[in-house]
Formats: sequence, structure tokens, C-alpha cells
Amino acid sequence: MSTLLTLRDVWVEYGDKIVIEKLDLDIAEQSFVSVVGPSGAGKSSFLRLILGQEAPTRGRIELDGTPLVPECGPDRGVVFQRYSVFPHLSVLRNTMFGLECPKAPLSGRLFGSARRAARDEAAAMLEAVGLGDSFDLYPAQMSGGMQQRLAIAQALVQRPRILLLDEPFGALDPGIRADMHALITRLWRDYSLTIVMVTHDIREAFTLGTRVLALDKRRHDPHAPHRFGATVVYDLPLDKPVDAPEDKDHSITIDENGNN
Ligand SMILES: Nc1ncnc2c1ncn2[C@@H]1O[C@H](COP(=O)(O)OP(=O)(O)OP(=O)(O)O)[C@@H](O)[C@H]1O
Repeated sequence: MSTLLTLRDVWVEYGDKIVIEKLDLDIAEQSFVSVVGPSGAGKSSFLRLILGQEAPTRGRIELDGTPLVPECGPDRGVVFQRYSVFPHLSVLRNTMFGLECPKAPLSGRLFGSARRAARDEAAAMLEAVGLGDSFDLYPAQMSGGMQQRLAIAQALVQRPRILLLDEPFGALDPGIRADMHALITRLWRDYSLTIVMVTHDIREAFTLGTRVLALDKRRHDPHAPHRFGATVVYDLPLDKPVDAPEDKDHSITIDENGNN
């Protein structure tokens, strides 16, 4: 599989505080990369770099060999742990908004055939995430799992190549999480997505990912905790075929402390 994203000698610094140091990575197209690491290691900063919300203070990031533009484009979608849907819009309007906003940035609304086309695209995406009979509901009328399905539909309706997930299932209970794992695995395959997912759940990282990256500091200075930043300390490619059966777990075993 070809390389989609390249990071070379990437650093993130706030004043004299180094958050990420010397990150060198190639991320293959259609891979599912899970990112784990202790709290404060810089996982969300890493996602913001790929999203283009934050520029590296040093180094370069390329998408398909071209420098990443420093803003979120339609090639990258994102889903956060906390529901990012609009409370005042119905499910259908929330999903259509992802299409209307880039095409009609001032009014946020399309008209005529463009609006009908956006409605059909949004409806198809809602069917794909299992919200086919919930078009007229408002977020307050939906469970957490349904709201995350909506957030995923909102991100995917723009047909991004890369989907960034920041602890997307962290607030959901275990049964709903399992459903969401099956859903995201199906969408990843059906839409040939490249996914980068931050999670605190080691089991989730290994179950879903084709590769697991652990971010942490290699060096610690107890007298100056901000002197060193985090980088990739483990990079574990998992031998998992893209067309593996949906719910198949893999052979890595994880003990109750999260160690493999
Ligand atoms: N704008 C900022 N200015 C200064 N420091 C920042 C800024 N944004 C993030 N940081 C610091 O960068 C470090 C990494 O933060 P980040 O949120 O990326 O970590 P994380 O691994 O995602 O943490 P968690 O798992 O708790 O969500 C933290 O020490 C944080 O305080």
C-alpha cells in the first residue's frame, strides 16, 4: 500500500515546552493506525497536526508528497469523544450541513437540485451508519451511540480520505462500543479510508488497528519535565488483512493490566 502521510523530523513546542520531538512516520493509505500513550503525551496534538489545526514548529508533513495545507480540508474528517453535532439541527440537516457549508459558506444552505443532491447523499450516509429511520430526530432525543453515529456520518459525508478519531468511543458503554467497533471497521473497508484513532483503551487499539503507535517520552528530566517531548516509542504493525472478517479478533493477547 502506498504512503499517504509522511512526517519528517516533526516537533511541537510551546515556548520552551517540548510536547512532540523528532517524529518520523510514514502512514500507508488504507491503514488503521491506533495511537496510545499516557495522558499528556501529545496524542491529541498529533491528531491536530494531521488535521492541519496546528502547524509543526519544526519539520514537515506531507499528504501524498505535497506539503499539508495548514487548515482542515475536505480530505480529512474528524470525530471527537464529545458529540460535535449541532443540537439545533435534525439528524438529516446535521449531515447535510457537512455538504452545504463548503458549497454555500455564507448562507449554509443549498437550493434546488444542489439541495436535493445533498439530501440524497446525506440520506445514503445516514443509512450506512444505521440512522436510516432517524432523519427527523434532534440530538437531544438520541442516545450517545446514536449521536456518535451521526458525528461519523457528518465527517464521512464529505468523503474524506483520512478519518481522524479522538477517543470516539470513550464515553460509550461496552455494548454500544462493540457495535461501534463493527460499524467503524465496516466503514473503513467500504470507503477505503485511512484512519488514525487516539484511544486510551489498549484492547480497542489492537482490535481495530492494523498498526499501533505508542507515543511517550524517551527521556525524562525530573528537574525540567518540559525539556523533552514525546515521540513514537513503539510502532507495532499488526498482521491483519484488510478483508478480515469484521469481528475477528487477532492473536495478540492482552492481560488485565493492558499489557501484551
Ligand atoms: N496550546 C497549548 N499551549 C501550551 N501547552 C499545550 C497546548 N496544547 C497542548 N499543550 C500541552 O501539550 C501536552 C500534550 O497535550 P495533548 O492534549 O496533546 O496530550 P494527550 O496525550 O492527548 O492527553 P490526554 O490523553 O490527557 O488527552 C500537554 O502537556 C498539554 O498541556
